[in-house]
Amino acid sequence: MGQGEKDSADNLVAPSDDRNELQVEDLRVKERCFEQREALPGEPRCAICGRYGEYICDQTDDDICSLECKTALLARIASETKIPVKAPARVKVPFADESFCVRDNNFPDIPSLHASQIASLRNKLDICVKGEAVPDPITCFSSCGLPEKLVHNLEAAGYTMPTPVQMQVIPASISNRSLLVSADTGSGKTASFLVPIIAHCSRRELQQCARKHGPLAIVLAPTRELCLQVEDQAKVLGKGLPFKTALVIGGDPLAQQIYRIENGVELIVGTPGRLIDLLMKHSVDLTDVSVFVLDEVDCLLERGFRDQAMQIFRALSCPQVMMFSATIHSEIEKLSNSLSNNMIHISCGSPGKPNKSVRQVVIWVESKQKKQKIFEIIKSKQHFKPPAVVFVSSRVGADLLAEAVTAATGLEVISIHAEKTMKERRERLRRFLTGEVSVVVCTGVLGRGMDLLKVHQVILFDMPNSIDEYIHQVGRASRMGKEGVAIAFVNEEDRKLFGELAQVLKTAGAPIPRELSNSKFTSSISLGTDRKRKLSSRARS
Ligand SMILES: Nc1ncnc2c1ncn2[C@@H]1O[C@H](COP(=O)(O)OP(=O)(O)OP(=O)(O)O)[C@@H](O)[C@H]1O
Repeated sequence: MGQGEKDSADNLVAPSDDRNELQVEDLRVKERCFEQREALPGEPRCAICGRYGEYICDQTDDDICSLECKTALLARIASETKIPVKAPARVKVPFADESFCVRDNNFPDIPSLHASQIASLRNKLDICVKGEAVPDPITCFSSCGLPEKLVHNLEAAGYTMPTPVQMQVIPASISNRSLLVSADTGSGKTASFLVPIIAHCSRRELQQCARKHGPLAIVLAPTRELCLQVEDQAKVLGKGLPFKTALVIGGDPLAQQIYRIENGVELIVGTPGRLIDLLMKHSVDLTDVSVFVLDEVDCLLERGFRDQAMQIFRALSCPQVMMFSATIHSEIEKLSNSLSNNMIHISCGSPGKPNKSVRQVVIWVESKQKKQKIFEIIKSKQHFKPPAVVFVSSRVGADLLAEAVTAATGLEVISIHAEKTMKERRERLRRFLTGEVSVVVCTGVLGRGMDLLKVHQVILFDMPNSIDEYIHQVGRASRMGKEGVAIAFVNEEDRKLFGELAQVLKTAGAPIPRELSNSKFTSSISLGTDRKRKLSSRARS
């Protein structure tokens, strides 16, 4: 549940022009816990009593139901002893037959790595960097002066050590450098920008700015679901720190989003359209925004989103810009260079290709046979590996297919797409993520960035419009190197992708259907040179 939906329990006043968006009974803050109703399934629960967590505690960002429980929560926190964070031991990096210590700012006596060791480390971890004076990678989260509480939150979230993209991005970001980062799907890019943002925001609080401040960072993402997820992760990692967030997405009441921002937040996570809308209707002080993140940058800088993203960028004064995606072309590279001088380019793993941990199974299926084929897969004990995500190309197609699969298999199957209300989208996603429903049929709204942890199978019922979207949709079947499978139905209608698809399958060593390899649309293109997707002239250093 995003924070933008709820109100601070301290002082609830809706801006007068948007007052009609709030129910009258919502305007009175519940003082006692018994005045609050029970939480319905899927609703936030009070951290103290478990009733409906209608508000957010300003100090802790926990869900709470009333002033009474807020007081109890703060009292509980005050009485808790500080959790000691283990001092990081000297980190030994196992290299074939060598190991060495890595510089740690907390332990300046530890010598920093020699340049050749850094190069060797990057080489081992498949990290490529391009740019001037690129900061060295870290190998543990406590190596670059992060707040203790943040390190503790990372440990509590099970992040025992940084992933390669985090190793390189976190120190570069902490040095205030602008970054263009391409890394495999499911490799931990989100935390790589959230960790430095949270550290940065906590530092401001330490400097004790007396004046009421505006946000310090903005993260843009192309879909509402992705924004929800990023904001949720920000809350988990920033828990207990002076770090508040606002979720600015369409489909939620604008008045509450404005109210939340006016009361002071450090981070805004939003979709470009709604954020522009909010900025046009309401004056928000953006002077303090010093970090601007474009998650899924290639999508955000495509026509459609580009003008809005650039409009927001121009409203900021020279922020540090951080851009991320698993698919970055030379065109995006060029465009990104215009957003900042002295940019660092970072590439980790094999971006621009489907995740290696996902087995790609491309099947030639004529359009009329597709439904029958998916029924067979879902009915098959051998081939169906729930929970599964089915991607289709249209909203109406999503609804119809969900109904048809339910009728044919008896399984409850739900659909998610942009025509549903935000309430429905949230509720359906929750039901899928909690395992209540094992199959979701969706359009591209879940195709990029979504961390569908338990999902190891995706079915591309309709091929997407581009090979990049194919890479992202296939990527939903694996997180952090876990094995998954992506089944894609292909036929003549997808001919514009044949060349690139055949190349991608060939590179992965996946079988190529005979109809695809024999097609005239395949041979002319796939026999050409390798796709130029990685950062051009990448240099290992
Ligand atoms: N250091 C870490 N240790 C353990 N788990 C991690 C770590 N960093 C991230 N994760 C987990 O890995 C999963 C994938 O992370 P994330 O969603 O950030 O990937 P991503 O690179 O943004 O992928 P995509 O390109 O698909 O959006 C998440 O479940 C996240 O919680």
